[in-house]
Amino acid sequence: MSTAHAWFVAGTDTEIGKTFATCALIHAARARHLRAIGMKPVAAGADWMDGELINEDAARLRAAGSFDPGIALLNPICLQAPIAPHIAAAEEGRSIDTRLIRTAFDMLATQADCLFVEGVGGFRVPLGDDYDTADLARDLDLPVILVVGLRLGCINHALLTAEAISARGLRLAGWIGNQVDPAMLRVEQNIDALRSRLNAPLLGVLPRVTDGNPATVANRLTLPVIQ
Ligand SMILES: Nc1ncnc2c1ncn2[C@@H]1O[C@H](COP(=O)(O)OP(=O)(O)OP(=O)(O)O)[C@@H](O)[C@H]1O
Ligand SMILES: C[C@H](N)[C@H](N)CCCCCC(=O)O
Ligand SMILES: [Mg+2]
Repeated sequence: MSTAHAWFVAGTDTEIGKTFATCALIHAARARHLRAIGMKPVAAGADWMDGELINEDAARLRAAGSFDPGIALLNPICLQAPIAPHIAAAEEGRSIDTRLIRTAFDMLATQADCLFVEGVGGFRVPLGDDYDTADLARDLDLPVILVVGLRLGCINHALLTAEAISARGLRLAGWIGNQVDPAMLRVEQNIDALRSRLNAPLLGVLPRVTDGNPATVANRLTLPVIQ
């Protein structure tokens, strides 16, 4: 049974456009006639909708995908408070079950050509006492796509994250610059600084779009080389 080409989508911080960029990647893959979906293994921040606890990222990933795999597989761990997930889990009296994540991932991987797995927050977010999102990316053995929120300070965040990715023995497959701050000064020079220091291809730069629709900028992206 064929399994999907899968990547872990990490970000330089929370709220810097991981979901936006992941949706754009999904649309870019679909434009190449690939069956593409996203996964949000762990989400923090959700509301009850029609009897289901729905996280906004998971809903956006579901809407972007070639098909709906069902929210239970797309987002196996959904925590209600919009806070650090290990704190939200403790407050709910539960642990974050990594076996459930693995099972959901393995099932999704049989259903698509491309699977983009979005982290939560930055690259090293605790998921328990001695486990974090970097460990999850390593356990899933995925190459990493780094979304850099282009704002002052992003060079440091991006280079530190690249070091952490390498320290986990993971491959940085590419990076995306996302223009979260329209007032950022010297954007091109910052992108050049990252190009010369990140040992991975720039997959594209996503402009800030007024309607927030990632499909309109998917054509700015190239997909990482499938190895
Ligand atoms: N290039 C862009 N153009 C327009 N809106 C954007 C862009 N990038 C991000 N946004 C918006 O900024 C907000 C934060 O982006 P997003 O939800 O993708 O961040 P995130 O890194 O996935 O956050 P989290 O860590 O919570 O998962 C969202 O409302 C998103 O739609
Ligand atoms: C709620 C927020 N939007 C994210 N989903 C969770 C971000 C966790 C960040 C943890 C930390 O690094 O301090
Ligand atoms: Mg997100």
